[in-house]
Amino acid sequence: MWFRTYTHEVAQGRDPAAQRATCIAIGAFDGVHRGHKALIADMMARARAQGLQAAVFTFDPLPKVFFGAAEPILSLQDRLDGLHDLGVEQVHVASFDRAYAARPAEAFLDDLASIRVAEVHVGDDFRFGKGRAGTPELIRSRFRVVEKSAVLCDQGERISSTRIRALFKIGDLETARMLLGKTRAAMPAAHALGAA
Ligand SMILES: Cc1cc2nc3c(=O)[nH]c(=O)nc-3n(C[C@H](O)[C@H](O)[C@H](O)COP(=O)(O)O)c2cc1C
Ligand SMILES: Nc1ncnc2c1ncn2[C@@H]1O[C@H](COP(=O)(O)OP(=O)(O)OP(=O)(O)O)[C@@H](O)[C@H]1O
Repeated sequence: MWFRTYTHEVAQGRDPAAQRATCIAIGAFDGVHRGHKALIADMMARARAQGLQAAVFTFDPLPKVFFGAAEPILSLQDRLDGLHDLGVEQVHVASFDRAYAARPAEAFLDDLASIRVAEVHVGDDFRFGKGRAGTPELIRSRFRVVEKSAVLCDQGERISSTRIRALFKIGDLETARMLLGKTRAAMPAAHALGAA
């Protein structure tokens, strides 16, 4: 099995036969920022309207952290708590390592089929699979896809974890918190001691 599943706070063994048809949002979701919250709110509304389970598929460690390109904003536990605070019923977490990163995009689509995914929600920049070859178009070959266009801040810039990490680094906590939106982690752990 390439991923584990959290239902509320408990990591549970899954019975695939008992798995309900699912509406799922996919991504790293570091910080669970305002862009993530909007994507997940749309996903949850669609899940409710269709009587589907509302779930998230994410990665630990974060792919960018695994590749040495970023420091995490939140621990996995804070990410899980943030997602559950939004009402997400189930979170699937893939252990992101060298072997996982080498899996082709099609194998990831097989994973989604194994958890009875009916509808996928991603941002329009979402990429996945070996060499980041998979696109929302490829997902559409097998699942219904809702592509979210970028959520922007009041100044018109795309909200991103990368931007928030940079704001913490320069000590602009006020703007960082504004882009995060209401969040349980007032001061994300990795930056709690301020910029080095
Ligand atoms: C099966 C699989 C393989 C991946 N392989 C790579 C990879 O080779 N290189 C890479 O930079 N990212 C890889 N990723 C990570 C994605 O590029 C991306 O970070 C992940 O899908 C989360 O999306 P997000 O960063 O938009 O949140 C892979 C993801 C999956 C699901
Ligand atoms: N501002 C945004 N508006 C709409 N969708 C978004 C936004 N930011 C991220 N998403 C989507 O949310 C999911 C998780 O995104 P991801 O974790 O890569 O966020 P990110 O802020 O782009 O991160 P990073 O800056 O580290 O690349 C993906 O499907 C992504 O396309």
